[in-house]
This record gives sequence, C-alpha cells and structure tokens, in this order.
Amino acid sequence: MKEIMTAKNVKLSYGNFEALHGIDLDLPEKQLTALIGPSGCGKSTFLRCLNRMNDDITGVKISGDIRFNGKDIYSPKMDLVALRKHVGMVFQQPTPFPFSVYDNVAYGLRIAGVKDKKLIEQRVEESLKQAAIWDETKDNLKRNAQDFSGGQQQRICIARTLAIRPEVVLLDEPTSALDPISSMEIEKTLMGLKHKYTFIMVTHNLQQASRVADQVAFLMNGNLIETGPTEKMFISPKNKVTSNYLNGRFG
Ligand SMILES: Nc1ncnc2c1ncn2[C@@H]1O[C@H](COP(=O)(O)OP(=O)(O)OP(=O)(O)O)[C@@H](O)[C@H]1O
Repeated sequence: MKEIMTAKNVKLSYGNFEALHGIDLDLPEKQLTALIGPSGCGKSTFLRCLNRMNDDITGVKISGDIRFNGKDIYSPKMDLVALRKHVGMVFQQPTPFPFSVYDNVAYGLRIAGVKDKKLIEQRVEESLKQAAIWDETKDNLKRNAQDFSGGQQQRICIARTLAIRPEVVLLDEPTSALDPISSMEIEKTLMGLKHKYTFIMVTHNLQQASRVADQVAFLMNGNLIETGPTEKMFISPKNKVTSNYLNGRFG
C-alpha cells in the first residue's frame, strides 16, 4: 500500500499554546482515513496542516515534516496554489458561492485558466455525477447553488472540489451540519469514490467512522494515541484510552 501523504513529528503552536505535540501519521493512497478524538484534541488543526491552511493564522508556528508524493509541502519552493489543487478541501458548513450550480463547479477550472467550454462542460457533468448530485441538478444547472438543501449544497461543494481532480480531499466534519438522510447521502458518495481519491476526514461521529473509514487515527490532547485499520481499532485497539473513548467512556 502506497502512502500518498506522510506526517512526521508535526508540532503546531497557536502563540504559546502547543496544539499538536508531534504527530506521526501515514495516509494511504485511495483510502479513507478518519481522524477522531474528543473536542479540541487537534483534529481540524492537523487536517489543515495537510494543505497549509493554518499558515495565515497570526502567531502560528509549525514544525516537522509533511510530504505529499514525497515532496516536502512546507518547503519554501512549494507552490501553494498547486498544492491546494492536488489537496482539496470540503468544510463543515456547505459553502457554495452565490452563483449557479454550473459556475460553482466550473469555478476552479476557470481560475486555473481552462478556456475550453466543452471540457468545462464535460468536467462539470462528470463531477456532479461523481458527487451523486447530477440527477438533482441536471435540469437546474443555472439555479443558484445556495437555493438547494444543505445536503445538496454539500454535494455541490464536493463536486466543486472534485472538478479540479485533486488527489487528496480533506473533509472537516462534512456531515455535522446535515440531517441524517443527507449525511447518509454524503457517506454513500464518499464510499463510491474511495477507489478514485484519497480522503482524510475529521468526524465526531464514531459510527460514521466505522462505516466509511479504512483507517482510523485517534487523537487526544494534541497527541496521536493510536492508528490502525478501522475494524481493528473498533474491535481490539492496542491502547486502553482508545478503547475507553470508542466505548463512550469519555468524549
Ligand atoms: N486559531 C486558533 N487560535 C488559537 N487556538 C486555536 C485556534 N484554532 C484552534 N485552537 C485551539 O487548538 C486546539 C485544537 O483545536 P482543533 O479545532 O484543532 O480541535 P478539534 O479536535 O478539531 O476540535 P473539535 O472537534 O471541537 O472541532 C483547541 O484547544 C483549540 O481551542
């Protein structure tokens, strides 16, 4: 199994507060890794390190080594626009832009300078299909994306991320703002896409992690306590703390 991203001894401080104390984690290609752990343990902070989304926060200090396809993403030579093209992101709140579904999904391609209308059209259709939102939008491509339901908006956002064909997609609690049916739709979508993309997903929902993840990483107080294949983590974790957390003894 090939690792598409690797993190070694990743530390991050917000001012004087160290939020990550040295995380080592390998992220296998074309698998879904779930980051779980109690509130405030550093899941989102770590996720955002993977496409350098923390860089602009005042007073932030990051050290350690994070590689994407073997390349040090914190190297001064790293092109951030290119990195974020390969390592895309979907947020907790659906965030479609206030324009049409078509223009939302075409957005990244146009920014990247793609002018070929036919190619854009094809890619928009393909991405909406991949994100399992084509049937609900194909007759409404000109409709404002913000006029759809929350779950539909989130799938439009996933399509927008997929349109630029990232290799890795970071998902920060992508279903926590959605109702259970919409959440299941998103889960189904991710399951269907796992063989094509690498997903790294922060989730508070342990059942969701057990349903969709191939690998689970458990963090607590800024440390990675344990990582392993999902079934093993849920059935026979090595660490007592992991077992206590997964069995709801604290949270
Ligand atoms: N911009 C920031 N400035 C200062 N401290 C921050 C900032 N963002 C996060 N923190 C702190 O860093 C720690 C880790 O936060 P983070 O959001 O990564 O945790 P999390 O595990 O994702 O939490 P949750 O599950 O509640 O979203 C917390 O103590 C949080 O208060």
